[in-house]
This record gives sequence, structure tokens and C-alpha cells, in this order.
Amino acid sequence: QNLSPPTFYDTSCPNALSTIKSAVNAAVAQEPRMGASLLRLHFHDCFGCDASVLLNDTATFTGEQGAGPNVGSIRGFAVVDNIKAQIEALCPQTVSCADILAVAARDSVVALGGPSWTMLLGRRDSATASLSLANTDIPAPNSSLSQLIAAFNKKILNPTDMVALSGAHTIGQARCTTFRDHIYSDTNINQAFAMSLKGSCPAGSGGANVMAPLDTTTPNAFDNAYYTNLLNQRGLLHSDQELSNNGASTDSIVSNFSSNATAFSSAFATAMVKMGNISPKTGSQGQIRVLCSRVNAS
Ligand code: HEM
Ligand SMILES: [Ca+2]
Repeated sequence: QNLSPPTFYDTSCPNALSTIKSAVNAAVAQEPRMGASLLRLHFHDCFGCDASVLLNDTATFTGEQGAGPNVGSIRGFAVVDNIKAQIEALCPQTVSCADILAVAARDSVVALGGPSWTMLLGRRDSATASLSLANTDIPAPNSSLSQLIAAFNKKILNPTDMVALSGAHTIGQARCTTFRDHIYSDTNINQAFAMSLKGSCPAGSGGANVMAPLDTTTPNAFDNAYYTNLLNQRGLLHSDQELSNNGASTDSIVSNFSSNATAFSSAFATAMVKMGNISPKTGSQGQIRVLCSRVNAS
């Protein structure tokens, strides 16, 4: 069953969307990086947009937060819990955590100066999680271009969608452990850029959690500087720089997005809508969780 129009909550919870927007704006005003973290949560949820990423591990339940791409890395749960609590007070068990994540991701991009788009709604929340799917389906930062294309293609996202969605790395931060190999071992990297990162991200195993901005130019602005960085061999992750690599099939998409901000904005919006529609639960599937961090008691 398909998702519903953006008016889905207009009768059942008329203030849902404005509540999410105010909370996201407040969180991003307090810490700009939170916009990046919320956007990434939606991505890691959506590779099935069913809020499974939000479920905590318990003695009897294994969630997805321990998956390789998530562990010690995804953040923003307190902001989501806060939004959910406000909405539950307005309209109990009506607005899903998956829809909250989808709308919060959009509002985060807008709060940092990026494009807006219209989201379909009516996603429902899962009663299960899949650690193994999170491990196999979310691409790793050492992925090659062909692996990236394949991982997105598996979700019916084409190479242009993949390059546009990677532009989310125009905001936010990454840990040394995710870019160490790139700055020490890769050749497709600007040497001065690599040198500047080596100071705080040493070879070996030290400094694993030291952070660097994914977009060295404008880390807190949702713009197209990410693509210009790639043209200058200043992508932070191996997977970023793979998109622009002297003869890569995606080179022309990167140069187009670098020179044409409008083309990037519209491709990003299109791809976010597609990503937000990946295998949602709808109708009577799943549930509307009371707390985003755990399934409802049966
Ligand atoms: C193309 C494949 C992708 C790979 C390999 C990848 C990998 C990564 C890695 C390794 C980090 C740093 C994590 C850490 O150090 O803890 C990161 C951060 C981030 N990713 Fe991606 N990512 C990809 C695609 C995406 C997509 C599609 C989005 C959203 C549409 C996204 C949004 C973000 C954001 C916003 C951050 C910063 C989060 C923060 O500062 O809290 N990424 N990504
Ligand atoms: Ca930027």
C-alpha cells in the first residue's frame, strides 16, 4: 500500500507538523550539527522507513543501534523522543515515529539553509528490527563507486540519486576511524588536505573518535560546497571521493552539482522523497509506537 498525501494528519493531529518544525528549529539553533544527525537517522532508518533504527536494545530485544554503521555514531535520539512526547500529549498514538523522522530530516535541511520538499505521510512503525539488514544494506565508508551504486540500486535509487544523497555530507561530522585509511592510504586526495587531517587523526589506532567536518568549507550550511570539495580532492571519506575520481562514471554529475546549486537542490529533494518511500509500513501494518525507543507492550 502506498503512502498518503501530506495532509494525512490534518484532521487527526493538525499541529503535528508545526510541532516537529519548532522542535527541530530549536535543536538546530542550539547545535547546528543536530540537523545533520537527524538527517542521517532518517537515512539509516530508510534503507524500510519504519523507525526500526530508533529501537533500543534490551535484555530480550536486539535493535539496530549495534550495527556497524550505527554503533557509537548515530545520534539525535533525545530530540526525537522530545518531539514524540510533545505530539503524544496532543494526539495519543496517532503520529508514527517513522513519519516524525522523515519530517524532522526535511526540517533539518531547511533549518540549515537547504531545499524543502513535500513528504508523503502515513508510515507506520515496525514491531521488529533487523540488525543484519542494517549491517548489509547501509554502505560503509570504504565502499568503492560500484559498491555504492549497487547499494543504492538495491533500494531503487539510481546513480544520480546516490550522488545527490551523498550531498548530505555538506553538513555534519565524521570520526577519524571512518576516514583514517583515506587520508593515509589513498592517492585520490589533496595532499595538503590529507596533511591537515593527519594532525588530529594519527596513523594506527589513536584518536579514533576525533571529529572532522564532512564538508571542510561550510560544515553547517546545506549548500553545494561538498561537490566543489570533491573536484578539489577534498572529500573526507573514501566513499565521498569515489564519486569524483578522474574517469569515474559519476564525475559529470559531481561537476554539474558543483556548478549548479539549483540542479543539486532539486535532485536532492527528488531523491529524499524517493528514499522516504522505501518499503514503508502502511494501513494496518506495524503499529504507532507510544515511545519511539521501544515497541508497544502487547
Ligand atoms: C553514500 C553512502 C554513504 C556512506 C558510505 C556514508 C557514511 C558516513 C559516515 C562514515 C559518516 C560518519 C559517521 C561517524 O563518524 O560516526 C557519515 C555521516 C553523515 N552522513 Fe553519511 N554516508 C552515506 C550516505 C549518506 C546519506 C544518503 C545521507 C543522508 C541523506 C547521509 C547523511 C550523513 C550525515 C548528515 C552525516 C553527519 C552526521 C552527524 O554529524 O551527526 N549519508 N556518513
Ligand atoms: Ca556545506
